[in-house]
Amino acid sequence: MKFSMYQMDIHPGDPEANRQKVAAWVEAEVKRNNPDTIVLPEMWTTAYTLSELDGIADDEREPTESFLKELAIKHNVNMIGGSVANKMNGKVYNTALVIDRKGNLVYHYDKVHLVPMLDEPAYLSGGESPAEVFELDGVKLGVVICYDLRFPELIRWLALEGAQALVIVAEWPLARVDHWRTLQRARAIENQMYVLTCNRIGAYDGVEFAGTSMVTDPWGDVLVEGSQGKEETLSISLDLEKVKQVREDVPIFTSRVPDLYRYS
Ligand SMILES: NC(=O)CCC(=O)C(=O)O
Repeated sequence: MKFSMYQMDIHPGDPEANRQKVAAWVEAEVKRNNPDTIVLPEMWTTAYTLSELDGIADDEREPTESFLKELAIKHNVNMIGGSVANKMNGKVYNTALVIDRKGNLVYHYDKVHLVPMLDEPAYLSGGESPAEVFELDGVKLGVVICYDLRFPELIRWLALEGAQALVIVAEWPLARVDHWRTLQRARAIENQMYVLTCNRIGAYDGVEFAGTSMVTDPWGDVLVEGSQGKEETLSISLDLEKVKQVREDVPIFTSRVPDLYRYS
């Protein structure tokens, strides 16, 4: 499976401008690299304009869901459509959407861990369901959102359910870029799966974001890495045999002793 990740800057509080920007990029990227699956960053329609979200968030995933479905069908490409601010039953969630190349909504996930350092808990509600594995073109994948990267318990479940690759959509600040890089490698090594991340660049409200989107293989080697301050596209084909090979060479999943683990 070939992935393209759009490490983009975001027009704050202007969903229409961001949709136009993404539509133009997808058009060009499909011509350039013909990916199977496209990945966008966290909160890419609005950025962290938290006090404005009541007026500009999606309503029950619309219009973003329809927008992504149209792009998927038009370009015959799967869309891991980053995440968006999304109103449901009077609450606002940070919701990731996954659309297959036929335009079906395959999966959606509300960010479980809200990030205090960016004031999310004051404006957003946390998801009430754990992340689950889904399939695109027969590949088992998981998706989580930014701060979720710090919680190995959430991600371990995806590995146990057979995920071959984990996609993380993000607006991760430059101030903690060392954690960002290290934790991606840790999640890849401990779960023996690919970890692909799509982070924004640029700044909003005094916070500069890190870029540095990455693809780490199941051995922990970083295969590609975006720069810190520039819009970039990361393009990569995954060798899924490597997941099987690493799990055979270092068989942690058969060595586990779950009866002795205490989680809460
Ligand atoms: N958008 C986020 O969830 C940022 C997470 C973050 O800043 C951190 O974990 O550090």
